[in-house]
Amino acid sequence: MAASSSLFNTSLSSFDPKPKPFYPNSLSKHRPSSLITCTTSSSSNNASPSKVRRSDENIRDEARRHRAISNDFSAKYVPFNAGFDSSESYSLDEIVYRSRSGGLLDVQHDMDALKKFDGAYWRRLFDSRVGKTTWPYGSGVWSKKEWVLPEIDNDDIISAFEGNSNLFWSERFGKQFLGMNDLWVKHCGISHTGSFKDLGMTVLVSQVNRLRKLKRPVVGVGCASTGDTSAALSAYCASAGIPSIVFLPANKISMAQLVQPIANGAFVLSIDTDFDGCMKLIREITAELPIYLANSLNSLRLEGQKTAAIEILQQFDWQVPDWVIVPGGNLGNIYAFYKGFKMCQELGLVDKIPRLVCAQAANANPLYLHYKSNWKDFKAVKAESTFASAIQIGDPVSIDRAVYALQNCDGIVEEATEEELMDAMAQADSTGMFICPHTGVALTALFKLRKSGVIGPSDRTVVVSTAHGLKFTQSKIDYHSKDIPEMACRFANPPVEVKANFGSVMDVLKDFLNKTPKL
Ligand SMILES: Cc1ncc(COP(=O)(O)O)c(C=O)c1O
Ligand SMILES: N[C@@H](CCOP(=O)(O)O)C(=O)O
Repeated sequence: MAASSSLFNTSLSSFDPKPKPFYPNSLSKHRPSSLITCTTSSSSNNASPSKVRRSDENIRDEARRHRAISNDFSAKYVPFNAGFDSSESYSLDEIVYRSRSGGLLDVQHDMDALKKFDGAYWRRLFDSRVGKTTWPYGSGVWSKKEWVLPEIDNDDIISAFEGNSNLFWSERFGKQFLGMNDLWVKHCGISHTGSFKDLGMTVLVSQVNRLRKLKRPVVGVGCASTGDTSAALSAYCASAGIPSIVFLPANKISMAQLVQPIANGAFVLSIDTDFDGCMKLIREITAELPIYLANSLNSLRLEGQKTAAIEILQQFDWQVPDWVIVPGGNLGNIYAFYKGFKMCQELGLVDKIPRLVCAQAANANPLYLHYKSNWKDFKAVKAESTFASAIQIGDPVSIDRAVYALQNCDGIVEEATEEELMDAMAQADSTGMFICPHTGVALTALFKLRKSGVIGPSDRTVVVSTAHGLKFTQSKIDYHSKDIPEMACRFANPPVEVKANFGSVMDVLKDFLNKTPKL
């Protein structure tokens, strides 16, 4: 969709040694040994009683000194949404992406072990880890390690201390454009590689790091991508020293996204097809070669992504919002949010879950069509070009996960035309944000649900912003240049060209001030 513009004709991270979790007296005797790493040293784990990092240590070394001697929690792969009679399961140390019947997998935690501790315990533990640099709990993902990958050794974790992203009160946008007083934006795009994909990728690449130490046959890690998964994969692999291979649809991702895996040393294939074509190819290739699949078909990814939901509850001091709106493409994230909220309910941190809205671009809307047909036979579509290029996906791998999530939270699916999503992005930006087009899709869903009265003026609503706007500047340039065929670009704000003399500058400024609302 990129168009050049005459208006924009320029070339184009004293060390606090350990968090101090609160252990209620009644629970302290049940303190799980897996948590020893995050408490003060104890004679039971042979750790040094020293509270400070030694001068010859880095934070990994320090964490190693406090390593747990055993682990009470565990997780395994099971077929997604399997009945209670299913006994099929796989160790997370196996390389498996699909169930025996060809269906999706899910990471299933030992909930009975987690339930030995009440909601208050978990809330306090998670809260105690925020804002620290202790390895690996300084990460918003690994601060929830017991619920993510409980058995991985801290030493195998590859992390950029991702997560802990800003939850921003969108005061002016909510008031001015939506008549809302409790609208929030969860800025998942303010992250290491500029999208929410970092949350899942730290988990996947950490597990790959462990698999390689266990001598499992993993020579490299590969993905198909619309630009964000590839950026996250290449960065985490580069950090771990693991080869990464990315399949990109030629000319369908932004320049900023393309340069990310290139800079991080990934093996980049630009393929003359769309994302769905790339996805098909990477699945075939990973079945043949010792390349580990990093797309969200791999349920490990969703374990990291679900922490964004837990984080939202944490940021609201464990109060549950009414609505959470998420832009959807390959549809792993909508399920990840559901799973995060649901675990918090099941483990007693909160007593309910929010209603979820999945927002799609009208040009790539298979889930929306499925929803509108009352969930009758799903049909993949040919995804057309959209400014929300990262969700230009017609055959989402996680369709079953998305349907399950939405059906179990009284969820809704909405869609956004190109004009609607671009207008919504421009309106949000005009109130001080700088969002990506996918967030524009989510905001369009909000506009529609406010208009229809489904979402009320005082409903606490969270819009998930999935990528940083700086990855998608060309779409903003096109819009503000009014350079998009058949789009009015109603909120365009092009620069004014003016001669370099006092009179000319005064003229344009007087004109501007005359049109500016007086105080
Ligand atoms: C920026 C952005 N937003 C939203 C999505 C949609 O996430 P999902 O594929 O998990 O539905 C993606 C990737 O697909 C993305 O890169
Ligand atoms: N938007 C994604 C598409 C692939 O999604 P994934 O979550 O299955 O990896 C991207 O950036 O590639």
